Amino acid sequence: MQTIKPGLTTLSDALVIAFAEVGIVQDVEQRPLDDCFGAVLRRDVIAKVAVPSVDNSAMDGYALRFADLANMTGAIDVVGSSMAGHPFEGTLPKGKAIRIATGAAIPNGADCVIIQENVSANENETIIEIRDDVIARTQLAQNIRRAGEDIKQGTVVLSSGRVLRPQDIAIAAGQGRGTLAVARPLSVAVFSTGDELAKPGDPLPPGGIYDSNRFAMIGMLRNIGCKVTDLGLLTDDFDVLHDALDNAAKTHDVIMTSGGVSVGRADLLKPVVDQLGEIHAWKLAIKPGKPLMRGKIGSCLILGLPGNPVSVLVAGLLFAMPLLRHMMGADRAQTVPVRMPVRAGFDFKRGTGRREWLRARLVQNEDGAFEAIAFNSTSSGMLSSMVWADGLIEIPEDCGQVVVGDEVVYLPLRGLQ
Ligand SMILES: Nc1nc2c(c(=O)[nH]1)N[C@H]1C(S)=C(S)[C@@H](COP(=O)(O)OP(=O)(O)OC[C@H]3O[C@@H](n4cnc5c(N)ncnc54)[C@H](O)[C@@H]3O)O[C@H]1N2
Ligand code: MOO
Repeated sequence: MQTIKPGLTTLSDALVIAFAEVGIVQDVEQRPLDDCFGAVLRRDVIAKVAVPSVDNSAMDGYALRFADLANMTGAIDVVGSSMAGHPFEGTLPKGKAIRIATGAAIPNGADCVIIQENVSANENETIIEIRDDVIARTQLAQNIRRAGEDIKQGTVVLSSGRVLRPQDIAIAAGQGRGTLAVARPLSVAVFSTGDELAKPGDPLPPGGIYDSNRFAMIGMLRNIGCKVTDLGLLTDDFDVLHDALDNAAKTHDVIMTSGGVSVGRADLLKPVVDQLGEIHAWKLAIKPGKPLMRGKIGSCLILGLPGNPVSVLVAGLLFAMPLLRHMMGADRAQTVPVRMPVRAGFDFKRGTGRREWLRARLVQNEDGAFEAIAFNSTSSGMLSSMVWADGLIEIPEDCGQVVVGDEVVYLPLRGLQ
């Protein structure tokens, strides 16, 4: 059975082909830690220090010898303290206790910590008493965090190819790293085309619309750590587009555009790229985003996103951003969107042949279960649908109908942006 529209490439095939063709940018830069958020790590980070570096206390309280507890009744002398950064020097004498703070080193000889809430102490905390039931409940190694229990020396704490999140940067900082080897940001030139477009801030001519797509593109690109050159709004003129592409291709890794890739007379991007370089792909079996153009001018990748505002975002998030992340060396798990099965809270009918994404929201139904509802229009001109949505519902190429209660695939937008 033919399920894919003839002449169209599926998104997954297009991604496999594009991933193989674009290659990975080899330049790696050593960047200060606090500039690494969202960057692609390009060298493994191997633990030089164990975390924690020594056995330490998980709680504020008193460190004791477990073997002493059975015979402990009445007052117990507190013979010193171990505070974070100020460990107790020496060994805990038998039958005594040491005041200890969370994170402070466990003194020699001590092998359990009893929290201070379960202990009564005199005013200057030199003598404590512990109730029998507390002693009975105490276990060996209680409230002790073992050296290396979080990270052992020599383990790979971050693998090359990871897109760095706050917790990743934090673990590198915990290893004392001041810098990380990350991918050089791709330089991406961006412009919109269309004579009907006006620049936000300028007056709107009759019948005109403001250029919103450029900001969607710039936002997506900045989110994945690209260095963006904004070339603004270009008119539908062969020579204007020719010169802009020719110049930008010499100084950028990628040029990303919106509009002018369909079949109308003013859709000039294709002929211009054809003349300056080559077109590798055009037209995917996806909705929205069908006329998505990929080409090359010299070594510069050209990505012509379709002009409809939802198409820019959907094709951008599902095709362009994964491809650019791959070029920066992100591993596959970091480039494919998160997909999760959910119940449909809507009915939907359509022709088959293209993979389609409906704008969706997760809501709780009367039974408390989560289900996805779909925006009331599938028009790719309605930008408000993307603002309304918290995710996309993916309708496979061969699926012609969804009814309430069916299992569908939900892609959270947060996982894509
Ligand atoms: N005869 C056919 N017509 C169209 C086809 C087709 O296969 N045959 N495909 C349709 C599909 S699907 C899409 S998507 C669009 C893509 O067209 P273009 O990439 O050439 O985009 P434009 O025609 O320039 O614009 C489409 C639409 O989007 C608005 N737009 C464009 N740029 C912006 C911008 N920067 N900010 C906000 N809005 C923008 C523009 O005004 C149009 O309404 O082609 C279909 N046609
Ligand atoms: O492929 Mo278009 O994006 O459906 O409007």
